[in-house]
Amino acid sequence: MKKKETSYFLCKGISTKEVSFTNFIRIRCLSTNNDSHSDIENNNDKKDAAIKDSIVKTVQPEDNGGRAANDFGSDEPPASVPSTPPTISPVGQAYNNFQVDSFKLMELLGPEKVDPTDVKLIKDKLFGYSTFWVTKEEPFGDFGEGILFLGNLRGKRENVFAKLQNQLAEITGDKYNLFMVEEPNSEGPDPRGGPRVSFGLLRKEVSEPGPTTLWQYVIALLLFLLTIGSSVELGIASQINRLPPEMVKYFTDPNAIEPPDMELLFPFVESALPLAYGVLGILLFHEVGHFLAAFPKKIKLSIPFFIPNITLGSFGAITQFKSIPDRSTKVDISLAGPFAGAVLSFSMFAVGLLLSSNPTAAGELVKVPSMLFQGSLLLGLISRAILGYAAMHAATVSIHPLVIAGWCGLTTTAFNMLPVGCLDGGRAVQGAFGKNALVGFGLTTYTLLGLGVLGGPLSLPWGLYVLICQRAPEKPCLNDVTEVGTWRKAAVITAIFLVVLALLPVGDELAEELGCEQGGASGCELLGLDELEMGIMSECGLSCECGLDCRNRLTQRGLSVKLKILRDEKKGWCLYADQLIRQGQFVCEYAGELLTTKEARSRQQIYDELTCAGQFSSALIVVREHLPSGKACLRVNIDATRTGNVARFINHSCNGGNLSTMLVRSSGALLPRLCFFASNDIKEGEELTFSYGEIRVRSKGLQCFCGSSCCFGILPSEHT
Ligand SMILES: C[S@@+](CC[C@H](N)C(=O)[O-])C[C@H]1O[C@@H](n2cnc3c(N)ncnc32)[C@H](O)[C@@H]1O
Repeated sequence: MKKKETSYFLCKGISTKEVSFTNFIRIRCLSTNNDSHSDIENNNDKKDAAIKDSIVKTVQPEDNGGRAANDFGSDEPPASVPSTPPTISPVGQAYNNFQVDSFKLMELLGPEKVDPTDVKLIKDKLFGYSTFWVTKEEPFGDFGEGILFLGNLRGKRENVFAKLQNQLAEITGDKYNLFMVEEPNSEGPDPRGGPRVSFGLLRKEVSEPGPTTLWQYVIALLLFLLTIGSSVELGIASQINRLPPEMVKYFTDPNAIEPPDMELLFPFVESALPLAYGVLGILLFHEVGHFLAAFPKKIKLSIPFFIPNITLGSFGAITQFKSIPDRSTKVDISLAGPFAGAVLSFSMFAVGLLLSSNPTAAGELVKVPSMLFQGSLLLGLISRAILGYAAMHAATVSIHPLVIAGWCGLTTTAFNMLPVGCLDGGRAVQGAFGKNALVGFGLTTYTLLGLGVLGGPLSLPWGLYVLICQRAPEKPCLNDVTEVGTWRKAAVITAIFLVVLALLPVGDELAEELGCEQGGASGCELLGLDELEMGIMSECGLSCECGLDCRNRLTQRGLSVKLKILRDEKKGWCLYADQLIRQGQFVCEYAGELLTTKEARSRQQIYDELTCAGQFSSALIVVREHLPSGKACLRVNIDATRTGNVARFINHSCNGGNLSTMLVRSSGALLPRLCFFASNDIKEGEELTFSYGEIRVRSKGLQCFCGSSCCFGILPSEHT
């Protein structure tokens, strides 16, 4: 007797399905007419010889549907035979173009298949003239391990299905699941209305994920521990402004290869925990939502397998449903998880935003780049409404950690509600609109993720996650035919609409309206200053009667200190003091062309390209002055690249340098001017420097050679 080999096929990434290797070869015989003969002749096994006979018989063209029905020994009157050629089951593809009678099929299939004696029993006792008249059988299930009974319905489909389910339990006990599915390749709708239906039979252990094994518990636990780790990592990363420079440099500079001492991160773990708890709480709440919807209907769910993700803490969890009775239940359970996760996330997000402007919570706030708010149209608009224009218009925004936890939770929820594959959104769409609709929704989702239209930089990892772990659609419901009501359809569409709004990044123009105008053009050279980093002073001006000798016109008389320009190999031209400059002394104005924001953006693009090509340094600076109302802001773009004064040669220093910036308003002048003052005594021969701004987390920043002990290694840059 030939030894039976066994191979394993990965099913949905987590559960494995055992398939007999010899059976697999036989299936190949069936589907390949020419090869089948030689394959069989090589087999000495007696059983295989019998199978060979059966195969030769079953592929006879005259062995049509009507004949096959009678061959099973039914005593019932002759069935009406559909005129359609043999069809393929919705899930079993290996039997294309062949009609195989179920007894022969049983011989070919392994132990998890439908028992041939049960098939006879079912045909004799279950189906009949008053319920469903069977005319034909086909393979059913992922590997054709079940039977699909095609025929004519003799009553209201829901009533017939309920009757058949009860009778099946009486005849065969708890062995099988009966499915009511749309008839594959049906010629037209049922004359009574709705689609024509067929009934599929699968063994319970095939149609439902089996009991959780010890290994699955171990894997689930390991994944959960990793997810805790990735959530803590997210909490640490959110404190980027406080992290040691070498750490930031390592994570932001692609040229930094030498890993820093990871022990440096330990002091930040404790402060990372609130955010990690928030992210984990949302994940668990999501699963509780699924469970609460499933429990009253006695539907079992598999244990959740959390998938860690370094950007958001987690991708969510892979959870399998067991025997969903109908499409309404599928929609309810699918929506319940994201709904629960979204409610908790949104509460955290909203409370966090309110706390962000509450002085009592000032000590808990963390600074994040305002460009982060460009990641989501919906969440960006809400943040703008609560925080106000002024707060969002700064380079960094101080927010409560709850905002980050809520944001990550809402983003993860939105991704899980994408209408594709076995994600919650995919299951909800499949339940509400059927599996054909899911194909359309799925293709659109893949396209939008592929183009980065949804989710921006997160779209690639999510697209890969779906393709690898959640690609296959959910199994059919037991009653996969009865449609869901209008409100469930409306709920699914509303959810998907909100998902799109949440995952749509904000365009540049709108970002400016919102306040978070840091995104958009790459702008790797632009220097950005706002009022948080500079003082404001007023001087006499055009509308005053005094002259230039007025003591309140300090910055209007030109240079009063001796300066020199020298070339440095790494930094290019540098400005030096050629005399001692006392602390507080006016040094120079930053003069240049005043540009509109549009012009500044288009020039910046050109400057970026030239900089990337090398040997070019631009000197475009943006100054923002917030109006007292906080509702608007004056933006001044000064470009000293082509036309300017000595100030355009002042280089950056990560330690703040020896110059401070002042926004000087002269009475009668429309726009303020940017002026430099000595922030400490500056010796003759010392280079004049100031801080170009905070380091943004960007991988493509230019290398900094300021030489200060706290150098980040990257030049700060501002997006236009
Ligand atoms: C306003 S310009 C300063 C003058 C410039 N060094 C030049 O040769 O024209 C800004 C540019 O100077 C260079 N730069 C300024 N500070 C630097 C630093 N700390 N390290 C390296 N390059 C620096 C960068 O190329 C930057 O884009």
